[in-house]
Amino acid sequence: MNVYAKIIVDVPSGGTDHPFDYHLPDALAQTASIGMRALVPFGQRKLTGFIVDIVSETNLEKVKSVAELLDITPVLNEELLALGAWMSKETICFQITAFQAMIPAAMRAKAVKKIAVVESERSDLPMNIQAFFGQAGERSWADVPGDARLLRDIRSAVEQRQITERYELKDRAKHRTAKAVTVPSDVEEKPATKKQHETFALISDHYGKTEVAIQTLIHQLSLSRAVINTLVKNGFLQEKEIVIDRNPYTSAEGDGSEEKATLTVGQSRVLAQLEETIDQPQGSTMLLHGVTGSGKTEIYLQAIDRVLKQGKEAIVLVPEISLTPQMVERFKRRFGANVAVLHSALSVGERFDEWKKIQEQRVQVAVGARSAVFAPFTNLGLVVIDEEHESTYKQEEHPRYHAREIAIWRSERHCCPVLLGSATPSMESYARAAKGVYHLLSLPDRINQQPLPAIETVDMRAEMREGNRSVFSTTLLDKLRDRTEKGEQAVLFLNRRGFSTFVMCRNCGYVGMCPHCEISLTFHRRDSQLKCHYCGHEERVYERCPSCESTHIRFFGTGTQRVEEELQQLLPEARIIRMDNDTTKRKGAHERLLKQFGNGDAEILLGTQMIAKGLDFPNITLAGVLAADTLLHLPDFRAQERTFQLLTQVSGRAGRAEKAGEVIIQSYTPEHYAIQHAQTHDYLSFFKKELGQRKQAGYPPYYFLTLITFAHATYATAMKAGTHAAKLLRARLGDDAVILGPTPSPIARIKDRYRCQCMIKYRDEPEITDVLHELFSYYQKELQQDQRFITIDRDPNMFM
Ligand SMILES: Nc1ncnc2c1ncn2[C@@H]1O[C@H](COP(=O)(O)OP(=O)(O)OP(=O)(O)O)[C@@H](O)[C@H]1O
Ligand SMILES: [Zn+2]
Ligand SMILES: [Zn+2]
Repeated sequence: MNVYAKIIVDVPSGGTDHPFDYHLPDALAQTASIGMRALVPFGQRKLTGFIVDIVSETNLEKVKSVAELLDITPVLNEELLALGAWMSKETICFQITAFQAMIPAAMRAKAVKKIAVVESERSDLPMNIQAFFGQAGERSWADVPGDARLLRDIRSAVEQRQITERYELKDRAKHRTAKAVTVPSDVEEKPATKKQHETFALISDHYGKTEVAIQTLIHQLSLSRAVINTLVKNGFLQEKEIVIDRNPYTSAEGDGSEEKATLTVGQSRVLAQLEETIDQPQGSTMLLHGVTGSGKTEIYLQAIDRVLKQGKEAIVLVPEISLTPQMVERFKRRFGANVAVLHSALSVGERFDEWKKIQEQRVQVAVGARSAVFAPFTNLGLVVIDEEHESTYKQEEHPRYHAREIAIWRSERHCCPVLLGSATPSMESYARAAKGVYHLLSLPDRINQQPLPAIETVDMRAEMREGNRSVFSTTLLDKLRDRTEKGEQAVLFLNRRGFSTFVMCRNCGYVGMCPHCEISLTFHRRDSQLKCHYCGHEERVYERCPSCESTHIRFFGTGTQRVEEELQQLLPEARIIRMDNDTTKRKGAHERLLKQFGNGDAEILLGTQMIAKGLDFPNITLAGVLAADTLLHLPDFRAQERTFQLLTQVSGRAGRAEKAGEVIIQSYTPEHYAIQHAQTHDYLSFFKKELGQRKQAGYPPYYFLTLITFAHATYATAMKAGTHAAKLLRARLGDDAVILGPTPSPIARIKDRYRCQCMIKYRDEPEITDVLHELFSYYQKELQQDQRFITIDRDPNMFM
């Protein structure tokens, strides 16, 4: 009988976005499964593809054969395949792009797949597998001959964990090995001394014939290194090197022994509602609106505990920058080794190790950034999204998915709840909760009735009139001095975007611009270069103005570095830690700086967005925002919302323990409602006011938005496509839909390509997904070789 695989091939283009039929040779047919990757001939090349179906017939007369299977067990289960298809449809991307986004990067990188014998199982392996390995402990997957029986046996050995898979990458240095021991299978006599005998008995009782790291024995069983060495010398134990999971969060230890906290009345009430939902076999979404420091995390932990007791699994999403060891520790202390951590700061090999723990069901909890929403659990009981308002939950490249939407899709499939948590929910989520689409839960008070910090705004215009040209108001400086003297701590927030530095000629107004992109160049003090943030273009700093040749060239804006210098001059005795992209570039630097601050090595933590969230340090009694306006006036309809969120989050860092907190917000427009409502901790009033604005201007949550951008080397071609698209959309969509544009994009040129955009605003357009797909594939065909010609972004976060 013939067997065919339907395969989505890795060619992201319109003409190939459907399954192709391939013949499965006998040798492969027996092990091939839906959800595995295969290597297939395609044109003159061999490409990777995902098997989406296996059938016994094909309509084609001539089919090519699958060359190789790339996986031993499926990498995508049926749920994830279905999710990929849905994502492709909803976010307007190719299926292959959706599938690739769901698997660990190691599988996409140029990595060598290895399979290794689990030594304690070696003698139980079928003879053919033993013969293949010979004396070796590990061999390349590519060396396995195409023998049906062998392939099938290897697959079942992998499923029974007699064989493990791993990816060997170029970053070999990062592979951590450790000395381990096993009990050999041929031990007959007993060790000579009582001490040795006891040690030997303990090891074989606890670990049987499985290998165990010597460090683990020393720490967990309190054994002595000397006795282990003697046992090795006398042949009672065998010593070897093993590769251990290379997780940098190993410093984030926790053995799962921490007791639950006794909940406050408010927390108990919320947890009870949550548990009721968890116990119901039904998809649902809940929004937990809890002020900063109200103990949301403890609720997540206890809800997860409930889920685990039911034998189910949980995913916790946190924004990447809050995913610190401090955060991970909270989970490990409660759930110990039952937690996998997925974070983009891990090396690809490390991420694969963590992913594998989930896939092999060795853990029940996954904590991670955005893409952890694809964790291949099969019995999900809860998905938590912390800081749900964060814009990083939306991926800004294909596939342009929002983790919240993916979580909701999965919750329906698994009949379990999604819990969104935030002190400042997004307008969209709160509006849905207000309408009853989501279930609203709230925690209006801080733990132990701690008051929220008092917030004072300082009008920087007045400061200016009084002759203060510094970026620090007198009030803020006084308070900083006071904290430094008292040995208390302060965080100072500076918006990265508003403060990027550019060069300007004070004589003629010339501003250094990138010759390829329509944006100003940023000044980098360290190497005296001007750099473009979009394309990487670099120039040496000018000494004379390129336009008028005057020497009055000045650097404008204020980088964190300059603020640090100024502050150090004003407060020479203060110890300052600066956290921005520059100081946190190196791996582990972010954690190290936070740790130093936590240890009290500095009084002032000065930083960008990365300090605004999640910090829970008891000694912080002051939070300062240097210029609240820099975010407020960005050309983005969410600017007010983002400002309110940010001010609230920054304020939330102060006064979380016994000592009361204080906040200073410096602004040139302190009368703005986003600043006013943040000052009074009044989320609801902000929400209502902002909702009115959105309604009037026709923005979410009243209208849906879709942004279509065209980019081309000539302006006319980009505009022509935009005009055509707008015409097509006007013809196909209903009268309610508003189509704006085409207009040049706010950044009109990137990497020498002109950009223009059309914006669609709509409320109810059942046809729109189909129309967008039509447009997408039309322009794909037009410009096959240039994929970036058209980008379609549904519910966009960025409008540049
Ligand atoms: N029931 C409780 N009893 C005592 N302490 C608690 C309790 N629940 C939480 N805490 C402590 O209160 C502090 C604040 O809690 P948590 O960090 O969970 O707040 P949060 O709502 O997540 O805040 P944010 O949104 O600002 O991050 C933490 O130090 C936490 O350990
Ligand atoms: Zn550029
Ligand atoms: Zn000039």
